[in-house]
Amino acid sequence: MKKRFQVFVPRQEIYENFIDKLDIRTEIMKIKTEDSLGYASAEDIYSPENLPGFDKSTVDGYAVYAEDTFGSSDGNPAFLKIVGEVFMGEEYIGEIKSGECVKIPTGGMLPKGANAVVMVENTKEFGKRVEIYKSVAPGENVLSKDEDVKKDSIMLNKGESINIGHIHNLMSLGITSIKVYKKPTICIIPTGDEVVEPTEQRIKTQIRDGNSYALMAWLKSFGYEVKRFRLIKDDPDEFKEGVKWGLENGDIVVISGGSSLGARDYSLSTIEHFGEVLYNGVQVKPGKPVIFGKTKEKVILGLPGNPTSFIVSSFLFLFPTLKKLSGHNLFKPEPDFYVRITTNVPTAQGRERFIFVKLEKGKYEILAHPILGESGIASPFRMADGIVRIPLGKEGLYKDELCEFYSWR
Ligand SMILES: Nc1nc2c(c(=O)[nH]1)N[C@H]1C(S)=C(S)[C@@H](COP(=O)(O)OP(=O)(O)OC[C@H]3O[C@@H](n4cnc5c(N)ncnc54)[C@H](O)[C@@H]3O)O[C@H]1N2
Ligand code: MOO
Repeated sequence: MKKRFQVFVPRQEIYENFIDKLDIRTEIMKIKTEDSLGYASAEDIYSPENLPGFDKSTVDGYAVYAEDTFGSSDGNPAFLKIVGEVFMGEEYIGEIKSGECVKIPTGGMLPKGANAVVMVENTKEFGKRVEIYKSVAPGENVLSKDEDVKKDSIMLNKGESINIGHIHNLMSLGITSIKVYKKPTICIIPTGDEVVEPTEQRIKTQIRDGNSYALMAWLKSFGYEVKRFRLIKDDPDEFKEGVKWGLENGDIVVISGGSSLGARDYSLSTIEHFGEVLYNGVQVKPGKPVIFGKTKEKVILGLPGNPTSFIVSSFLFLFPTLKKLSGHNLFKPEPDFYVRITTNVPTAQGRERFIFVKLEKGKYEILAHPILGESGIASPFRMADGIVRIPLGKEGLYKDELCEFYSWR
């Protein structure tokens, strides 16, 4: 077996000096705002107008001068003259004066002169007059004209991930198309002399390819386009053929397996053949032998073949790389919340450790039950809700300790 000198780097080093420094971005395209969920904006967008754009009643009732209602109660109602009615989508012609009011529906535009709305259930109508049983403060039950969005305020920053709130505001502002970065196309190359297609009969020493199919399904769930090369043998020419195809057909090439130090592990030499290897190995368990390479225009990742390592390194490194490539400012995985671990989990020092966990709702907090297992099995991924982190340099987790939880979903 060949021995190569390897420097294992902390995860942060990869984020700061590989992913964040990537100078490659997918192309910019203009799409319908309604289809933009999850994309990174390729432009800063400012509001061309105020929202809602007019002072708007938030209740059904009577638009009044608030001052006219002061001191009113069930036993001492205020009496106001009804001088008209506001209709939905229409502006009231005229201006109300002290002692007057106008009927108004929820969502109606406040008439000139009014500064509050009394809810209909706090009133009683007598022909052209109404008794007010409850006072309202100026501004009460009214949404001011720029309370939702102020004209010229920033709605969406370049590189910001578009959420449904953005879509709501932008559509309300009449901004129906938007420039975004295209989602990257991922080319996956499953490798291994012992790996066969799931449709095949296998002999004792063979395993079926779970990695590439699981990853494809996962990536597609985020709207990424994924292409899979055929299964290749541990053969340098086949590796070259696969990576060449990947570079021609996608934005990023992912090799499953062959990233370690075995004599038949060809990921490193193949990536070196086509481009530059920037990092080879991270201080992370599972997922130590990850190779980070790039050509002028494309990224190539060599991910370990062990199922758990493959999945965890996809989560920690592939997904962040995809986000960066497609213009997202925020790309690093962040913990969703803290959970309380339910057993001791010892770990060897020298590698940041991630443990699969199943969550349970405790009385006051979320409990995390570890699902332990070797990197060579996939079942923890099936059973888990996510992973918890044991920081680099920490010897493990003690039962009942709080730790960071990262969700898969
Ligand atoms: N001498 C050393 N040996 C190993 C080291 C090391 O540092 N020194 N690191 C170990 C670690 S950690 C890992 S993780 C593995 C990663 O190995 P490779 O990336 O080279 O992966 P393979 O050898 O190709 O496969 C490992 C394992 O995974 C199975 N596999 C491969 N492809 C698939 C697939 N598509 N679906 C399901 N399972 C797959 C394969 O059969 C192997 O059992 O290296 C350690 N060794
Ligand atoms: O890092 Mo390997 O991924 O421990 O099994």
